[in-house]
Amino acid sequence: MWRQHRYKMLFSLLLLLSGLLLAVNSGNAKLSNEFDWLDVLGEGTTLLVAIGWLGLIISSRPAGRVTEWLYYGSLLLVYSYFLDLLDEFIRYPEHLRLMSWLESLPAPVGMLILTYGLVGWHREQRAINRQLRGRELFLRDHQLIDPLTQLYGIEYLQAVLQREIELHQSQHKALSLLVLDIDNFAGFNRRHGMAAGDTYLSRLSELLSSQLRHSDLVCRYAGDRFIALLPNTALPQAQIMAQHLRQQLSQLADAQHEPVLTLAEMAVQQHSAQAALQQAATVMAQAKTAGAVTLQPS
Ligand SMILES: Nc1nc2c(ncn2[C@@H]2O[C@H](COP(=O)(O)OP(=O)(O)OP(=O)(O)O)[C@@H](O)[C@H]2O)c(=O)[nH]1
Repeated sequence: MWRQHRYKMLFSLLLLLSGLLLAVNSGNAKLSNEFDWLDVLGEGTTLLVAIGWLGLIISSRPAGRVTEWLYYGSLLLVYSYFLDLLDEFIRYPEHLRLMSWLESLPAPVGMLILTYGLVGWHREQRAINRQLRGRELFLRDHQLIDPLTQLYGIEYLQAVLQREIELHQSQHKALSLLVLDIDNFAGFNRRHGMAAGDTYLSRLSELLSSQLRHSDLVCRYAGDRFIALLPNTALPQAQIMAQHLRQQLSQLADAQHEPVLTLAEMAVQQHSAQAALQQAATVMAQAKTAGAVTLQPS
């Protein structure tokens, strides 16, 4: 954090040094019995606090416009307070107005700049809080996670899909979905038992999660249907990913080649999550009817 602000710190040091040289060259040192120690204590403390602000800004803020306002506003205060402290030790000639201007003027200007920076910081913080609240809401609601597969369910998918559609369309980026359905899972359950069905669902979910990219989101959309959201992915790339997934998924079939899975892909061109999910259902129905993309175990 400090490294990215090093030029600011260098500039600050040079500014204070120039103030010191100007003060030393413009006036004469006071005698020690002329020092007002109460003033020195008050002005010295104010200066140290303002320097502390500079340190806090540098150590806690990323580089950026708001940080610049905060930093240079505080720096002007530091400059004013520094010269104010120096005149406790240095006496300037009566006719020299420059030093008293330099003591007085930077402080109010610095206050204005600092206030502007604080308003920017407040706005920034509100935007961050809004985002965090949204994320926390998802994470806090455990019902959004399916206990069997540990995947997010339909509600989460709908919310994320809506957000991604808006984001991708505003940035003119491609978004695709993979839709996967187990054929006649009811029959599989009847023949092998519900427990075997549960085990199959868990293994299938693990495989899906491990085969997709970190940026993709796999959700359990319904009992035996899964949908993967593929951000920044155009249809040809989604087709390649689906093909790869088909090969991996064929490992899950048993000796009787059960169960059969249907995997289809689609580009999201709809403007709402609801419309996209309806289209996903249509795509899946067509895939099942056509049987062309039905995954047969190898
Ligand atoms: N073992 C197990 N089965 C489940 C679970 N959730 C849903 N199912 C079963 O999945 C089946 C889904 O039935 P359908 O929607 O008719 O789907 P299907 O039998 O695969 O038929 P098609 O999709 O039309 O090929 C039902 O029999 C449910 O009991 C679960 O968590 N565990």
